[in-house]
Amino acid sequence: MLKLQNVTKEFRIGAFGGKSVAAVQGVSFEIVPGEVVSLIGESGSGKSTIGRMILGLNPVTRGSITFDGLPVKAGKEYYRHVQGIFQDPFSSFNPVFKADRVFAMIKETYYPAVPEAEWDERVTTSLSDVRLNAGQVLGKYPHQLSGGQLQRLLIARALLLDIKLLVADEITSMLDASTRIDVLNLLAELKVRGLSVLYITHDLSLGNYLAERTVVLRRGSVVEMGLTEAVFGDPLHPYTRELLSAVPRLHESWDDAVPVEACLYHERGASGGLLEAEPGHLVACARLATCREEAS
Ligand SMILES: Nc1ncnc2c1ncn2[C@@H]1O[C@H](COP(=O)(O)OP(=O)(O)OP(=O)(O)O)[C@@H](O)[C@H]1O
Repeated sequence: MLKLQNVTKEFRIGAFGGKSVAAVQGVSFEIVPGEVVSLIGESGSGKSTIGRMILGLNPVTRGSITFDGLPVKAGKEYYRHVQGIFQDPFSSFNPVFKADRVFAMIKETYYPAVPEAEWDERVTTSLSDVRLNAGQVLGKYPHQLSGGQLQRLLIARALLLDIKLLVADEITSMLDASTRIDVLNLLAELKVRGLSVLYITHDLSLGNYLAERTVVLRRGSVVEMGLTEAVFGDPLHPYTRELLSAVPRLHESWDDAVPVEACLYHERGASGGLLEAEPGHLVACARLATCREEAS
């Protein structure tokens, strides 16, 4: 369904755009229907940039992203099937308008011929699908609703479309613990209904909770990916191991705390690609066999 092939994104920076920074380098992975894939990595590793490219909000510099075999093309038809939800739900709402205006906009764009009564019924159903009571949320301004309610409104809006893929970028990081679990459980329910989700997070426990497959990103490149149970149960790359064992260390910067270069594993970088350590479990290591031998 969604396929990224050797995707690189460079941003022009500097006063006159004379320099460039590679935010994403040679990233390839797929999402099949009904699958939740979590994309994890520390801040600045390129997660959101990947999400934005999938949503057609940033063009790809090199490589390709296809959805159902066609290149991503931002526009009405694409967004009928692919929607994004972001960290700060308030940013998706215009504070001047009532929050449920997002539903009216979907109707105007996609379903102008649907009679009002039928549309209201559809909205009520999609709200109850995300466990919101229409009476409690309709007619309210964004500031009158909680972050969790707004995130659910956005998921309900996506459900009104013929959505196949949801790009969820840190959607629970601004929510309190109990609301976070509610939203995660909601995503798990949607998965059962056949929706695919790219779940972008820096919180490994949340990724582990939800995803069948995990992609670990470091400095714009994939260092490891595979079934979540394989990546979490038998992490092969030292960066993944560090992420899994990471605990806050006061007075220590992240770079000091992650002795990746010191490890026997060798990163292959964007050009080298990934090695298949076992079926479906890939790792960026040029000396995997030797390292495993030495470790045993
Ligand atoms: N528009 C832009 N112009 C220049 N550099 C950018 C732009 N957008 C992102 N970057 C850079 O690309 C890199 C990856 O950023 P990105 O936001 O994708 O990381 P992230 O993993 O999502 O981080 P976070 O978890 O903090 O959101 C960072 O170094 C960032 O500064």
